[in-house]
Amino acid sequence: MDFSNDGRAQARLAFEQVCFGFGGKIFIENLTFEAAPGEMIGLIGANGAGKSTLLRLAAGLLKPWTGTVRVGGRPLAEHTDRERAGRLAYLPQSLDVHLPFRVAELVRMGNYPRMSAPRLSPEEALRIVGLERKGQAQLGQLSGGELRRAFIAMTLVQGAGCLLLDEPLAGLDLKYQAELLRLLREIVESSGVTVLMSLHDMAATLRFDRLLALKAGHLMAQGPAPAVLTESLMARLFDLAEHDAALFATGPHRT
Ligand SMILES: Nc1ncnc2c1ncn2[C@@H]1O[C@H](COP(=O)(O)OP(=O)(O)OP(=O)(O)O)[C@@H](O)[C@H]1O
Repeated sequence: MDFSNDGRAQARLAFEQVCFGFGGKIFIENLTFEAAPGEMIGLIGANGAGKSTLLRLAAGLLKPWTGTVRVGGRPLAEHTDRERAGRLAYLPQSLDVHLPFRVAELVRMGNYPRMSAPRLSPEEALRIVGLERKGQAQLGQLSGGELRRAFIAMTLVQGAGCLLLDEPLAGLDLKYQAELLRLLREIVESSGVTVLMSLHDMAATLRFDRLLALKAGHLMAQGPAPAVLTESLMARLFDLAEHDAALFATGPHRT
C-alpha cells in the first residue's frame, strides 16, 4: 500500500502524560513518548512491567485516568470504534482458540474495519504466514504457533497505520519469527506503518529502531538496542545478577 503523507501522519502515535492504574492504585505515571510513522519500536521489560497495559492503552481498550493518547494527532477518545479499528490493529497476547471459525474466515475478518486500500489480500497474508494449506481448518485444530500466525495474518490484512502487537513472536519457531520480523520491516519501510510490539527475546531487539524499556509501569530507558541494553540496565530491568545480565546485554559491557 502506498501511504500518502497524510496517510503516514495517521500512523503517528503519541502518549502525553498518560496516567493509569488498577483498583485505584496508580501504575503508569506521566508516560510520554511518540512513535513516528515508519518506526518499529520494541517494548521490553520483566513480567508485569506494563508492556501489555501500554499496548491496551494504545489500542483504546483501556482509558487513561489522565493524559492523552493520540493517533494521527487526534485523541483516541474522539475516534469512533470503526475509525479506531481502521487506524490501529491490535494483536493480544492470549488468543481465543475457541472461536468457531475456519482460518481463512478469521483472516478475512481483518478486512472489516479497513478504511484504506488493502495492503495485503487475505490469500497473500495466509501465504506469508505459511498457512495457505490450512485455510479450511478450524482454529481449534491449529497448533499454538499456527494459531498465532493465523491471528497475525488477520492483523496484517486490517491495513491499519499502527500495528500494536503483544508478544507476536511467542510460540513461533525461528523461521516464522525471522519472517515476521522481515515482513514488518518491509511494511514499515514501504508504507510508513508504525509498529509497537512487546517481546522477550533480546536477540530480536536488534531488529527494532528503538526500544522502550519498562519497569513497574515506568519508562526506564529508550533508544536503539545497543544503546539501551547495557549490562547495568539489564540488571536493573530484570533484577538480574551482573554475571547473568552480561549474558543478555547487547550493548556496551561494564568495564
Ligand atoms: N485487570 C487488571 N487488574 C489488576 N491488575 C492488573 C490487571 N491487568 C494487569 N494488571 C497488573 O498490571 C501489571 C502489568 O501487567 P502487564 O500485563 O501490562 O505486564 P507485561 O509487561 O505485559 O507482563 P508479561 O511480560 O508477563 O506479559 C501487573 O502487575 C499485572 O498484575
